[in-house]
Amino acid sequence: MSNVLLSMRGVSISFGGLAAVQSVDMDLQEGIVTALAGPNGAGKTTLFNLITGNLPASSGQISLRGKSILGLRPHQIAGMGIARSFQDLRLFTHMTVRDNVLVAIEPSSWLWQPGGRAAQRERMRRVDEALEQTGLAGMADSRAIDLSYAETKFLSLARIIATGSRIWLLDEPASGLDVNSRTRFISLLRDATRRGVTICLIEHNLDVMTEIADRIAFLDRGRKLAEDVPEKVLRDPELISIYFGKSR
Ligand SMILES: Nc1ncnc2c1ncn2[C@@H]1O[C@H](COP(=O)(O)OP(=O)(O)OP(=O)(O)O)[C@@H](O)[C@H]1O
Repeated sequence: MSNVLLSMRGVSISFGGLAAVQSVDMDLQEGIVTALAGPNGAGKTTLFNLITGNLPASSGQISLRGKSILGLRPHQIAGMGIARSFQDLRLFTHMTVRDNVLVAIEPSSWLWQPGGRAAQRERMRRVDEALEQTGLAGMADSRAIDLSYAETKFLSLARIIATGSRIWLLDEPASGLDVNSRTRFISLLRDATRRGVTICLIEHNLDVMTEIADRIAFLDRGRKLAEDVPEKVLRDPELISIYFGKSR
């Protein structure tokens, strides 16, 4: 039996007359990678913003382990173990790699306890471990601005890993990576899911989607049109024509 960690029912939000997310039902299952697919403007990022509390749903329900998280503030939701990365990465380019990870866990991590050397040591241990896992340990003292493109993507992932969060929302985490980096990146995500981490990611590249995702939820104009294993969703001619804009 699957273990549903995060559940959305009838979730909607409009911006003026635009229904950006309309009555979406979706479950994120423990240890499963769910990809959000769909054309530009489908509502994928908006759905992330609703989960993280950055936008208020106008109707519907979002619950984490059966408890509603609607109306909670972003830092409270982050503190419950939902971490999120952004398409534009939002790194502090003039800070070191280590400090970029450290700041990601200081104010909002559910593992962080204010005060005390033990808490500080624990945070440093998590930072080092995340850098080790992502292959950035040797660059811990470099400034983020000096990293290659691929390294910045791994740094963004290190920030998520270090939070110790059990649910990761990743916005195009592997976009633009060369084949070798992508393989390494995907294997890190797989390691995480084996440890029970639940991942929801936005992805545009159909090949990457097939490689990474266990399930694909396909959105268009705010509605979820399908959710299934990649082989089914990506072989549906209607969805593919919507994806490539042929039926608009
Ligand atoms: N804060 C906002 N105010 C007004 N409209 C918004 C806002 N945020 C998103 N939208 C609109 O809502 C719709 C869904 O946007 P969203 O960014 O969620 O789509 P997306 O699927 O993530 O697209 P992309 O793949 O291009 O990133 C779009 O039409 C967008 O212009």
